[in-house]
Parts: sequence; C-alpha cells; structure tokens
Amino acid sequence: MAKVTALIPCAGQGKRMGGSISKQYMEIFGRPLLAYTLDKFQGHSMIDEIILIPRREEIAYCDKEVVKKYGFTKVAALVPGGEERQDSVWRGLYALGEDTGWVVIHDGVRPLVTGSVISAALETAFLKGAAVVGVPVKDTVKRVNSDLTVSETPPRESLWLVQTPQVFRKDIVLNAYQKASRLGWRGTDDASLVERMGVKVQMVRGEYDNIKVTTPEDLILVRETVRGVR
Ligand SMILES: Nc1ccn([C@@H]2O[C@H](COP(=O)(O)OP(=O)(O)OP(=O)(O)O)[C@@H](O)[C@H]2O)c(=O)n1
Ligand SMILES: C[C@](O)(CO)[C@H](O)COP(=O)(O)O
Repeated sequence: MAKVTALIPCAGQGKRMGGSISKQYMEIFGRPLLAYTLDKFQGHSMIDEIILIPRREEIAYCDKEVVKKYGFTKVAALVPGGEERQDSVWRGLYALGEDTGWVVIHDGVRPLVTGSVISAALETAFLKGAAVVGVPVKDTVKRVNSDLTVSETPPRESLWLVQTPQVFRKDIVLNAYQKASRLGWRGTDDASLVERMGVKVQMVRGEYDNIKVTTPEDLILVRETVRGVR
C-alpha cells in the first residue's frame, strides 16, 4: 500500500506575530503550538508518517522540545526549511520516500484542524487526485487599487478562503513543484502550482475555525478552543 505522508512546514519567522520566539513554539497551556497541530496527524489513522520542516537553526530544538518531548513517533524526518513557505515545502517534497503515494501538506500553525477535515480532504484526493480545504467567504470582497479606490466587486458565490490541508497524489505535486522551480513560478499555496499545470483541484468544505495563527489575536481563539476540549 502506498504511504500517506504529511508534510508540515514550520520554518516561518512569525514576523506578523511580533514577539521574540517563533510562533510555532509559543506555549498554550504549557505546550508548544506546533504540538497541538502534530496531535491531529499523530492521532489520525490514515496518516502513516510525518515530515517536519523547521528552520535549519531550530531543527535540534524542534526535535528535542516538540518531537521527542511529546512522543510524536510518526515523525520520520526533520528537513531544513527555506526562505519562503514554497521553498520549505519543496525541500520537504525532496525528502519523500519511494513508498509515499499521497502527500498531505498542512501549515504547522493551523492547530485547530480536525480529524474529520483531514479525512474528508484525503478521501476527496483519493478520488480526484488533488484536493484543498476551504470555506466560502461570508463578507463581500472588493478588489482595490493602489490609491484605495474600489475597482470591482467580484460575485461572492464563487469565492472561497483556502486553508490547509491540501492533499495530492505524489506525482502531481512533485511535477508541479519541479516545473515551478524550473520556470520560477511562485504561489501562496501548493494548489496554485498544481492548477498552473492544468490539473483540476477539488475544493473540500472545511471549518471556519481552522485558522492560520498569524497575529496575536489569533492565539485567543486557539486558547479558548483548547480550553474547551481540555
Ligand atoms: N520560510 C517559511 C515560511 C513559512 N513557513 C510555514 O508556512 C506556514 C504558513 O506561514 P505563515 O503563517 O505566513 O508563517 P510565517 O512566515 O512564520 O509568518 P510571517 O509571514 O508573519 O513571518 C507556517 O506554518 C510557517 O511556519 C515555512 O515553513 N517556511
Ligand atoms: C497555504 C495557506 O495557508 C493557504 O491559506 C496560505 O496561503 C499561506 O500563506 P502565508 O503567506 O505563507 O501565510
């Protein structure tokens, strides 16, 4: 059976969070944020292994203070990340073993993802080859010019906010990243590179709470949610 490997990029600097320690290691009730994310993959029966992608200078810390300390036995490797998220994921893809058939990419700083969303993304990808999790926008969205005048109001019905996990058959995502590297394509998520290859990506309805911890107020929702399940 082809393995399902989760790639967890966690090599960001957390500039928008401020603070002196990387946000992925900020503590919530005494445990690092990254550990809450890893819980969801360690405990998921469809995930065979995890490849973690921390900053090069944080590899030893991540291994000792997160992987070993909390017993994340599914972590098969820690691979140094790159300059931007796309570079980090690319390095993770390089580290995949021959036996991996499916790749689940999930931000290390999205700790509120649920097991059922991971399952739905995987099941959809098994059928379609490529799947991303997202939610329909609730507010009206406007495109704005550099002088802040409004240029257009796109119809809301077709707009979704995209999250992770994003799940792909290995050859699909590898081909996309290889071509991106060759041609200098840049994308703010993994699926956008796959889309540029002409491959159809299926949207999977996720949950609004699956936030990317980006600025300090995001930690409040994480704390409150974690408090509720303790
Ligand atoms: N060079 C990078 C940049 C980001 N990430 C990861 O990609 C995810 C989403 O990135 P983001 O929230 O933007 O994190 P930061 O880059 O840390 O935030 P900022 O832009 O505020 O510095 C995070 O898990 C982050 O650690 C990564 O692995 N490598
Ligand atoms: C991949 C992502 O989380 C989907 O919403 C997002 O695009 C990452 O963006 P960032 O600028 O690296 O935070």
